[in-house]
Amino acid sequence: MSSKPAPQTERVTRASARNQNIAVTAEPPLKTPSRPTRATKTATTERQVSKTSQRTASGKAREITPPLKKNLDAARPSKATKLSGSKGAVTAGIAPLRRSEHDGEKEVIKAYLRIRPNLGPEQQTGTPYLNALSTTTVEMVDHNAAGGFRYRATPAQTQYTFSHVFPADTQQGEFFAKTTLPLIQDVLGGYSGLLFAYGVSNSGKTYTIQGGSEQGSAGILPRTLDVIFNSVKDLQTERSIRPVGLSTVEDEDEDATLTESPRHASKSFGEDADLLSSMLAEEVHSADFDDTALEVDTDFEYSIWVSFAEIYNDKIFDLLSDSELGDTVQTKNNQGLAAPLNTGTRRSPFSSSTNIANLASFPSNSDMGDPFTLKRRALALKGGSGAGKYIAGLREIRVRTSAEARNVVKMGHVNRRVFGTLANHASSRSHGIFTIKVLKFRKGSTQQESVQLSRLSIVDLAGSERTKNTQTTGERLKEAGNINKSLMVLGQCMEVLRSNQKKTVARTGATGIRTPKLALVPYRHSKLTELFQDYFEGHGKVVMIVNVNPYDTGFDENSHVMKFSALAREITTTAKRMPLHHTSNANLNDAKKPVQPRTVKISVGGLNGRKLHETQLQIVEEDSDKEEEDLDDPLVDALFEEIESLRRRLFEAETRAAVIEAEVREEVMKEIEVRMHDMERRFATRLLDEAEHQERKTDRKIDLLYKAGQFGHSVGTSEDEDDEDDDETSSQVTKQMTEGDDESDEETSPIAPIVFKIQRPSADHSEDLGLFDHDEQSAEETDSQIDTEIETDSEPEDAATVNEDEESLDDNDDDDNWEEEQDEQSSPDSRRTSSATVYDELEVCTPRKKSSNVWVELATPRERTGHAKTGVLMTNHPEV
Ligand SMILES: Nc1ncnc2c1ncn2[C@@H]1O[C@H](COP(=O)(O)OP(=O)(O)OP(=O)(O)O)[C@@H](O)[C@H]1O
Repeated sequence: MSSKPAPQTERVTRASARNQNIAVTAEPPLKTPSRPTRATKTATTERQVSKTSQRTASGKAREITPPLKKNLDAARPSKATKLSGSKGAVTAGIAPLRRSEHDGEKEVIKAYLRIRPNLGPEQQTGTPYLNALSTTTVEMVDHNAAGGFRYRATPAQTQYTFSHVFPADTQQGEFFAKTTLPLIQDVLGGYSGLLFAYGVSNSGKTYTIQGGSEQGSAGILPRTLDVIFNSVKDLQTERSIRPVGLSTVEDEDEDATLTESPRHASKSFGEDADLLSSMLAEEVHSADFDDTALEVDTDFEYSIWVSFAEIYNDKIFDLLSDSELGDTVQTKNNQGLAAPLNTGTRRSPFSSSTNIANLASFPSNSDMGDPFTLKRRALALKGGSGAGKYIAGLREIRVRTSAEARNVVKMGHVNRRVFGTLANHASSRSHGIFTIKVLKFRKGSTQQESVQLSRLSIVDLAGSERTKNTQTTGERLKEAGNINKSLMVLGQCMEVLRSNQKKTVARTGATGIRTPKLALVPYRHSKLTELFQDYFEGHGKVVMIVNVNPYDTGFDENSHVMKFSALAREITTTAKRMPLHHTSNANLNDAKKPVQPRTVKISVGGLNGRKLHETQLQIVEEDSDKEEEDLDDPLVDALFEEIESLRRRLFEAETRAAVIEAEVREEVMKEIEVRMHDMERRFATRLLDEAEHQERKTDRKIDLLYKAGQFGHSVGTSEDEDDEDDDETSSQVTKQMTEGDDESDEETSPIAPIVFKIQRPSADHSEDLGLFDHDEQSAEETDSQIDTEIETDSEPEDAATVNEDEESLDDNDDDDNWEEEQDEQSSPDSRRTSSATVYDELEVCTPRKKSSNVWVELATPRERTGHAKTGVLMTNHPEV
């Protein structure tokens, strides 16, 4: 809620007016209600829109608000608003940025999600696991999670919020206008920017950055070049000053080792233009040119420089450089060993624009078996700790038209593909970094201080994948490890940055003066982060594009991507213009270490009846030059190398361990799942058995009791009483039970229990009772009759377990005690030594509820002295 609505409105008006120049209308800010209304209760979307509008109002971000279609149409200037062609006659575009509007302002990293469509040829079936809930929120649902019992790091259903979510049917132009146009405007205004596409393989990163081959499918990069040249078209300078490093310029004639001069660059294109265009045969449709033009400061002249690098296996390579081809004709020396005749190098036919094109005209050496050597030198990063780092020796080419710039892009791509093939990796296993530098010279001024240098890096990151899903052996493991390492380090850097920023905010809020102790951001752990350090440290704006294919690739992999983007959105960057210095160059150090060459065979042609041309090459990827600050001290060099190698080994070990852990976890989980199901089944069976067992046992006891009642003597009887008395007692019991049944509603009926006393006579009288057999064995059999019979019914393999369980289940079952006591008491010894009469008493109670069952309580003499009575549920026995 704003306490100062008036200024805000004013700023919005200004921003809107500025945007109207390119007819991109910014929505007016939502009115801030004084107290929560129904509007504030609506979904995140609306709050996001509100925030967006406010950010637009403050000038921090010129996000184009929906409806996108309308804005896209509006963003394309009509013919009438195009550049007129005369200097200073720029009529269309966003007003130039002013220092006061941007300098030092903090802004969160923008994270845009782009959902890939389900494509025809590789049509995936099944439900997508990603649903857009609003223009800023998506939900990920793992449809395979239901019913499964497996370990997962991410909940099966999670929501993620982005700066904007682009659905699958988003067109390239629309996407570009929303995500990249503001960044280009900043670059032309003197600020630097970084845009990178992040996502798993096949999610559409390259399509987003480069585009496809169909009409209108040009991606961000070619469109960016179009827009820049549309904007500075007639304001290009003829000055021969070129950029060096991050923030310096120099006269072109000072030293030509660091960058190529414009003449050189354009010459190389001129020579091979035909070959190049035939090789890069893809036609650029006119519809693919983006004719958007932004307004630029006409007090300045501009020059545009481009470079293209790739980071592969944590080494940086120039995709536009000349590679060195060593003479390779070799002969056998007198020891029979191959020795080079000529170790010199000559200009490579594989260099720059001609490298691939000349391959077919190069002499075939496949018969000789001696490969050419193609040296590809990795480049080093240089620069001070504060100002960020740059790639030393990277070829920067001045381009004057969009078409020329597009050709450079294509050349870089071809090189990337070819080197990818030579290095036996797919081009998507490397990070492609295209950088556009804009030099601005104040008109009429000769002072270097009047020059501004800004840059925009557009990065197509390698696909982030779990090592588990790749071939994890040898070089592949290393490659996958390096890809994931650099992305992991990027995540770590963001994590530390976020926590540092939180600390700073918290501490400043608390005391206002003390500087908190901040953690070291591990930029140096990978080349990728080292290179982009300055963007994150406040020298530029960062836009992150998250690509996702909701049909294939794993749920977990994409969860990582989503979490990463959530992290990015919590980090703020600061837009600042870099101070500019004029400098003279330091020569590159040529220190190299020997590298094992790799031999490959390249086949060219063979189509349409043409002869297949084969050439053998030895690829030498030389190590990078040492960093400037380390050159003087070989010990430092050695230590850094050691650290690097240890770090790599550690990472490899960690990756392996992670893979193994993941596999073990999965195996264990599967095993547990199987066991759980098995246990569940066994327990269910056992419970059933137990119930049956108890039922049978009860029946047996009742039978026994019944027999005891029939053949023994009831209360008050003695062995002298006649059968008539027995019958009478039995009929009494029956009668009382029946009465009890009838009076079932009277739960508290004070009916005295009927007590049976089963007289267990001494050995002398046992015969008379007929309860015990004559011999000792028979007596034992009688006592254990129940258990014996029951156990006979048990399943043999489960008998032990069942008995164990029986013990636990019957812990409080005094029946067993009762039986044991019976055993003891009826054992031959006890019967022989004891002449006393032993009684077991039976109390038969009337039922408490109306039921066909009778509750029979058994009480042994011991129980009568205080033990709980044992109950037996007895179904109405016809004879009781
Ligand atoms: N928005 C889209 N519209 C149409 N086709 C698309 C879109 N996004 C991606 N594709 C297609 O999907 C396929 C995979 O896309 P792409 O090569 O850009 O993925 P990637 O993320 O760059 O993969 P990798 O990391 O392996 O290079 C390509 O054929 C591409 O043309």
